[in-house]
Amino acid sequence: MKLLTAEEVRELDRQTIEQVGIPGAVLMENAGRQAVAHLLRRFGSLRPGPVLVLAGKGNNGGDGYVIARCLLDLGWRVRTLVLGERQAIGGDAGINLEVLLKLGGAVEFAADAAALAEALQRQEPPALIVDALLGTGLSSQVGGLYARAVDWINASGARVLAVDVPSGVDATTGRILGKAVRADLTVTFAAAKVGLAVYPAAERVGELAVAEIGIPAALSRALPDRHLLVEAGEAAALLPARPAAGHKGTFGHLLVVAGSTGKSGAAAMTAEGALRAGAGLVTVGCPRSIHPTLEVKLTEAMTAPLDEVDGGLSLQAQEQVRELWAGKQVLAIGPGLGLADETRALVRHLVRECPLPVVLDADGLNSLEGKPAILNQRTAGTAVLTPHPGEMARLTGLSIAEVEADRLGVARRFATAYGAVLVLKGARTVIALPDGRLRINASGNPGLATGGMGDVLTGLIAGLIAQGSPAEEAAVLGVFLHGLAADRLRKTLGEAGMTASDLLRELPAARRELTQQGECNAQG
Ligand SMILES: NC(=O)C1=CN([C@@H]2O[C@H](COP(=O)(O)OP(=O)(O)OC[C@H]3O[C@@H](n4cnc5c(N)ncnc54)[C@H](O)[C@@H]3O)[C@@H](O)[C@H]2O)[C@H](O)CC1
Ligand SMILES: [K+]
Repeated sequence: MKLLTAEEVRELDRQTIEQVGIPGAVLMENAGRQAVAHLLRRFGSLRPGPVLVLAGKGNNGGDGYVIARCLLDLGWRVRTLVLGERQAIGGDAGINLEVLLKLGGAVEFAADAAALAEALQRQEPPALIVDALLGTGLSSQVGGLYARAVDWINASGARVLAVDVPSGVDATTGRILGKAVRADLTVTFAAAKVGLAVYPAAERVGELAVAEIGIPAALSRALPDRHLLVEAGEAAALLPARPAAGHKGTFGHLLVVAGSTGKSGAAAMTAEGALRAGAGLVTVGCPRSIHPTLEVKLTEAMTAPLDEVDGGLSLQAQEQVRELWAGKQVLAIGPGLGLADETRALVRHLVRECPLPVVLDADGLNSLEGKPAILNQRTAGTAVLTPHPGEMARLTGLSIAEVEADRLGVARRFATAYGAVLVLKGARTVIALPDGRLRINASGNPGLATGGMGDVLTGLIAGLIAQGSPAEEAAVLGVFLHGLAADRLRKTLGEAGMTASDLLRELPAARRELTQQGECNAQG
């Protein structure tokens, strides 16, 4: 699903009104009527109300007046409370306010705290609140009257329909500007907003309905797909082909360089993740001291002992790795490698020199701490990095709080600066592409927050590249499949106690489900 920023939506609005000539009042009428259609679908059992429409002073409020009028026509009991003076409401919103008044709509105006408190206190407790306070015009911290209204809505116990955006949510970044409405249903217009797809806003949205309001499809299509929400449809389109005559060589051979004393499991789960992704062959290069252990842990994957110091790989291993990567399609490096200085120096050397696509994770990422520019020295093959917020903080020198406060911007800036695919893990994992486009993953759940899940993802992404998927597509598809497997497991195991080994076993079925989804989509 294409996602738009507040700015892109405003531009669509402007083009539609000024270039195409569809009046804004028509868009507002369509928006209000579409919102009512979803209101009746979702809250029809609350008929005839009472409904309270809380309207701000802009066009979000304008949608609210159209909603109030439509509900009146349908026999609902609806009152409207405007946060501002009547004469302050102009434009298309003003037109609809006057129409609502002419039709006898119950409208009150509260322009200061005392008037608002008195008006709210006097209200018959509404069964349903329509939040038409603020939409894509939000431009500062929510305070004053609006803050009181948001608090009152959230404490009311009523069901809440948010018009376009839950008030207080930044439609572009997903940040909450001070405070925000918690909605049961958000009816958003023209396109889903980027900010509604990411946290913390995503937990304020409730059910999200995207309503078409008359923006010409040609204008929407003309917008670049800078932001995409990856759901089953988008992911299924990325599945690599599985030719019937395929053999092990068809599905690629990848090299995993991972593991250290006490962390052989990371190497094993990465290798198994690649096999479960459908890779043909997997070879694991690991420190000599854990090689016998991995020989026991791994059956299908081949293993190769590498030179080490203190239980971690040594610089001497670089020649051995070079020999091993000959004839491979991709290198996955980092899981459980440990942080010995020599190991970190080795990783930096291999990342700089490896002519294959590289998937870099965990301790491998930490080897680039303060030195991400090594990625610019690579001469072939795309690098895919899969940091969690802590690893991203070390990679960028930002704090974890700074990373989490601007996940989209931090991921995009890194990907474009270093020409890499940057997978910033977390709730709604962000995949930033080297050209600056962002993909936001819709699958997954907190069951993934347990050791080893990252190793599986690294193997999964590398395994897809081994099968011929371009690195960008492998990252997007791998993240979605990883989350889909967790969503399937949630149904059988619940969220707590799901392990990476459970996920490994679930991956083939997740891929089959997605393949079937893709076949359905292809048949239309
Ligand atoms: N194509 C579409 O999607 C259409 C959307 N419509 C609706 O229009 C709003 C956007 O309307 P706009 O007038 O630009 O802004 P808002 O109504 O969201 O905000 C009103 C006004 O509030 C002021 N403001 C900003 N931040 C704050 C704050 N923190 N506290 C108080 N006041 C604030 C600022 O002056 C804003 O201008 C969109 O969301 C849709 O609901 C059209 O109806 C149809 C086409
Ligand atoms: K709103």
